[in-house]
Amino acid sequence: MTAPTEATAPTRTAPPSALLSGTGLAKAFGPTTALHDASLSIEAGELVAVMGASGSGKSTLLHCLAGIVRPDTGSVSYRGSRLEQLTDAGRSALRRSDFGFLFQFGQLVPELTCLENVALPLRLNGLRRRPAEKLAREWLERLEVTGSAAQRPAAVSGGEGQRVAMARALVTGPRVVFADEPTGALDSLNGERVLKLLRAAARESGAAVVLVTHEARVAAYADREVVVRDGRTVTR
Ligand SMILES: Nc1ncnc2c1ncn2[C@@H]1O[C@H](COP(=O)(O)OP(=O)(O)OP(=O)(O)O)[C@@H](O)[C@H]1O
Repeated sequence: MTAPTEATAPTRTAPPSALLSGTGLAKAFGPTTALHDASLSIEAGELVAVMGASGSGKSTLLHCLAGIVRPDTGSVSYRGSRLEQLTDAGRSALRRSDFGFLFQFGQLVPELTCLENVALPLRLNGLRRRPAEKLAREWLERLEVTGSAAQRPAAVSGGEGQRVAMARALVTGPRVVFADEPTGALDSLNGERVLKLLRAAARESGAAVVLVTHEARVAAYADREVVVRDGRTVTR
């Protein structure tokens, strides 16, 4: 196998077409520096895999790009706005309206049915119950998991739960989907299904997807890979 060619750090200026762009990001948690100098830009409709060993800083990079963690230095720009210049409330509102999140263990609300889980972000955005559940049901159908609608998360399989979580991440029509090891808890068949559906949904809606993974087979679904090593991004 040919060794990947590593370039030096990516450019510091975001390409004009970038939807979301983080440049020169650094973040320390107490004595631990999680990110030293990380940069990543993504365009609408693009699926970028963020690869790297455990502890290299992938999740921290994702959290900075999503406005969940405030970087110590560097800047994140989304559609022309600098996230660090928004108030906490402004960033929360942006996350609810424009971003979707998918995590390793789905993190569905256990007390709600799968349908209610998918409808939840719409309800939080002020949509009434009936139209929210109608839309939620359409997404469950699209992600081939309608049979779980009335069940609580504990009663469905890992693969089904993750497709429900994906429906919840996509139901608001986000412009950017942040997926952190979305297949890490699934067997390869279910993992593949989730990735194919995620890619198809992103393509159709023109959403950008930032996909954190340490698995090469997962990254194969991406348009492009960015590698994080010791808190620094390198391209290949
Ligand atoms: N909230 C936090 N408090 C303290 N240390 C943290 C915190 N978040 C991350 N770290 C540390 O920062 C470093 C990078 O963590 P991060 O989770 O970003 O890596 P990762 O590449 O996503 O790892 P993994 O693949 O294992 O999830 C690690 O040493 C981690 O222990």
